[in-house]
Amino acid sequence: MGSVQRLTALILGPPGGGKGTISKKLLKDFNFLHLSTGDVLRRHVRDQTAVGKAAQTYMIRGALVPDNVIVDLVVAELASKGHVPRLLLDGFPRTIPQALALEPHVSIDVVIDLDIPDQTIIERISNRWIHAASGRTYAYDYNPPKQKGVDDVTGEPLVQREDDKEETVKARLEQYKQITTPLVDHYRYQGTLATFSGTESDVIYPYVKAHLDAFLAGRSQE
Ligand SMILES: Nc1nc2c(ncn2[C@@H]2O[C@H](COP(=O)(O)OP(=O)(O)O)[C@@H](O)[C@H]2O)c(=O)[nH]1
Ligand SMILES: Nc1ncnc2c1ncn2[C@@H]1O[C@H](COP(=O)(O)OP(=O)(O)O)[C@@H](O)[C@H]1O
Repeated sequence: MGSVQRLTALILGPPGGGKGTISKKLLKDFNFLHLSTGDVLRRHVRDQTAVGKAAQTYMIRGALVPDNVIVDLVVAELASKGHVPRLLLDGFPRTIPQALALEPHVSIDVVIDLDIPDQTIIERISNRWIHAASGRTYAYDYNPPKQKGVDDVTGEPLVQREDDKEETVKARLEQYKQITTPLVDHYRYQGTLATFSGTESDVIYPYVKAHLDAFLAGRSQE
């Protein structure tokens, strides 16, 4: 069996833009290890670790957790995973300092940028229900749970995220535009950015898949 072609991808997008939804499809097609900083942070908050206690004061306001905290967390997570030929970074880096701090550890091959209209974001977030322990997300108009109100796998109750309240979503959207948009420009200049615009994940996904397939095919010619 030939060795797996290495691929590190980063998925960026506004809150509720479909990062988790598209990541879930990418995991199946490309056998990625999925590292979602939102999920890792929510685990720390649930376990009330020192990092969780520090992070929750920012998360509840829709503010970003300080760069140094999140960088240490990701570097530790990556160290604990050892060699990862297929890595999908979801929601990190999301600031320029984070991207610069990551560079010595991981070089990103492809940046997937989801360009989703604000109105779509607001509608989706109000419909988002999650199974907190696993991070699985549901929406009654898009991917409803098999049984109303409970997680498909565990049967545990679904909840809405504390930071999915409308006023907090607006703060997160503002944060995204002010702080992550410069990072999108940084990757555009680097030539690794691929932007996908739209309002439906199922329409966007085939283009994301085709882009990654083309990248891998191009690399195998090298
Ligand atoms: N109606 C609709 N909902 C979607 C679509 N894609 C994702 N969602 C839902 O919108 C919410 C946000 O998606 P999610 O993947 O969690 O976004 P993230 O915050 O960027 O990870 C979730 O409840 C998803 O189930 C879509 O194409 N249409
Ligand atoms: N890379 C990061 N840098 C700083 N804070 C982060 C980062 N990733 C996640 N967070 C914190 O966790 C919260 C939830 O993140 P996430 O689940 O990715 O939600 P969203 O996609 O809606 O921004 C963010 O609002 C922020 O407070």
